[in-house]
Amino acid sequence: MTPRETIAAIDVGNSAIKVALAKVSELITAAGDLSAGDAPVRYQSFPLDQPRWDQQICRWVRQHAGQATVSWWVSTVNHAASRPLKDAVLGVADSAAESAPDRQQAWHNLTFEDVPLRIKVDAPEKVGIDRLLSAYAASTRFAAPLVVVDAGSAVTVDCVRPDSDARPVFVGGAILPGIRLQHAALATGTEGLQQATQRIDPAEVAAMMPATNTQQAIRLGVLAAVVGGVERLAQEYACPDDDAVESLPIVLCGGDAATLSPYLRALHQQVPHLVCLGILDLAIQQCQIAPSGLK
Ligand SMILES: Nc1ncnc2c1ncn2[C@@H]1O[C@H](COP(=O)(O)OP(=O)(O)O)[C@@H](O)[C@H]1O
Ligand SMILES: CC(C)(COP(=O)(O)O)[C@@H](O)C(=O)NCCC(=O)O
Ligand SMILES: [K+]
Repeated sequence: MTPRETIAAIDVGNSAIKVALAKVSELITAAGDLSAGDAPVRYQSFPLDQPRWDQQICRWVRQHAGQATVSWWVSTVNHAASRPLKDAVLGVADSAAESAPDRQQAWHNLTFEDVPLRIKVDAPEKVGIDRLLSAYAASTRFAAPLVVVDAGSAVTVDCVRPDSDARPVFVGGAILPGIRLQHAALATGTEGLQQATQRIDPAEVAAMMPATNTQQAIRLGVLAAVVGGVERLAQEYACPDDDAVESLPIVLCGGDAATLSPYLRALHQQVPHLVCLGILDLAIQQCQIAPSGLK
């Protein structure tokens, strides 16, 4: 990778593909804080239930990258989606004719070995790379111990602790079904429950403790399951033996972060695009180590 290139940081989840695009030269100059509003990064989310999302992504990247060489750095936990995207990017798929590349493209699937974070779990290669990258991005912005919550298709509640040298270590976490999956599970697993609208209105929640109809009861129950689970885990990770202990601070991201935030009583901060930020952090680090470009 060289400073003249553009980097496309790609987070392939189970509901959407999130894309962050930045010129490497501008990233190096702005390395201070990529979460800042004025950072030279464009973000776009492409839901996987939209038609031709692979073409849409190629077109969007081409529109904003111009003729620059694009390095695609990819975090994927959904290979059924990342494989056709790779084919479209590299011009392999027939259907990609419209977006076939007229400039150089490089595709790099990230693994746990690319993440400069100590990992202390049974099998690091089996942990979702999105969990490791968001933990890495959080640990470069906030002091460990901390909890990283990615509220997407699944909600992951991960813990980063300092080691004896105060360096951050990913020590594992918990996985629970996300809001949309919980709604779908209730609707498909019962006769009496239909899919409730997912939208949660804070005024409505305040008025329904307890809920007085089925739809509201589903919305309240699912919200409480996720918020309650996150808060309990953040407290248990701080100190499993003491109820009185404060929760660890939470860094919150994912498609449902804004929905959950108003109900979380634990100290938390929303940082959108955390997985993409982790990828861009890696890119900056690599350029700083090898400014002439090695990869
Ligand atoms: N248009 C949408 N399409 C899909 N999910 C959405 C949409 N709007 C909100 N959501 C919520 O966002 C969650 C998915 O978040 P996201 O971070 O994109 O997930 P993933 O990382 O699994 O792809 C869903 O569980 C759903 O509750
Ligand atoms: C837990 C996940 C499904 C979350 O995916 P997402 O909700 O972001 O689509 C993903 O990180 C994954 O497939 N993990 C592999 C198992 C593990 O992390 O232990
Ligand atoms: K997730």
